[in-house]
Amino acid sequence: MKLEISGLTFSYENKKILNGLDLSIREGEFVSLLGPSGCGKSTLLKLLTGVISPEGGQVFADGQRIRGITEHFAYMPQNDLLFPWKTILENVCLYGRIHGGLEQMKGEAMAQMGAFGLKGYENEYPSALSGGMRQRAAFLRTLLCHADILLLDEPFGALDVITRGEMQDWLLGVRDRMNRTVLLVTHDIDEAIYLSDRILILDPATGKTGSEIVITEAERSRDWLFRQGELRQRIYGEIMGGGKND
Ligand SMILES: Nc1ncnc2c1ncn2[C@@H]1O[C@H](COP(=O)(O)OP(=O)(O)OP(=O)(O)O)[C@@H](O)[C@H]1O
Repeated sequence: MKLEISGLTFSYENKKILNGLDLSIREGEFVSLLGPSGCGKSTLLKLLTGVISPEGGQVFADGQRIRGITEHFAYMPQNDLLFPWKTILENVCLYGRIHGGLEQMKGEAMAQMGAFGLKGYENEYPSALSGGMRQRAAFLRTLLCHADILLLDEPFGALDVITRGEMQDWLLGVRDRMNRTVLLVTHDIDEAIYLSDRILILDPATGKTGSEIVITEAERSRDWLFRQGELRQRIYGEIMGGGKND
């Protein structure tokens, strides 16, 4: 599903956070949003999920204007938010339990357990799983709610650096199979380079997106990522410089 944002404006009290932000993401595209701390990245995701309302501007999903809370977005935060008293299968199928279709969702979940590295853990409780496994369970739960657009807010931010790298490798492996439009908020430049089709820098000075970096590499690997020093330096400079175009 294609996402278009036009002229989005939002303030907290008297502080303008977004000021006429325009953004367009193609169907199936993976876009990362980078920017200095406090520039409004999470605020943008909250506006899209409908948790808060914009002062101005419009959001379109496949050309259709949307407002408030809709079924188009699935949101995944940094914390896995699994219920400790529910098994992994019950946690993963939470939305089926709430919205109906539980039995069908259980079937889908069981079919995906292997790809998510959770086979054999369906009936375990979250406390028996590693941080990476819990985050993959949270990811599967997000995917099973069948929203077309995934909003990922630092989904691996709470993980140690090794597990985080493993999760990035895993996400890269399932990225194409997921076939979803993704907007990822991250502080991690390498994560953005490794996973994205396009990187956008949110500029706190303007409240809009500034620079845009397109990543065309099809065959990504850790070796390839480690060689991206120049690109890494450029993105860092643009974040620190407020994302201004040259
Ligand atoms: N509920 C709130 N009330 C008032 N100000 C807020 C509220 N939530 C966030 N802010 C402020 O709005 C600005 C943008 O916050 P936001 O969380 O969107 O930034 P961010 O880019 O996601 O930050 P980070 O990278 O540190 O997670 C910050 O200055 C923050 O202090």
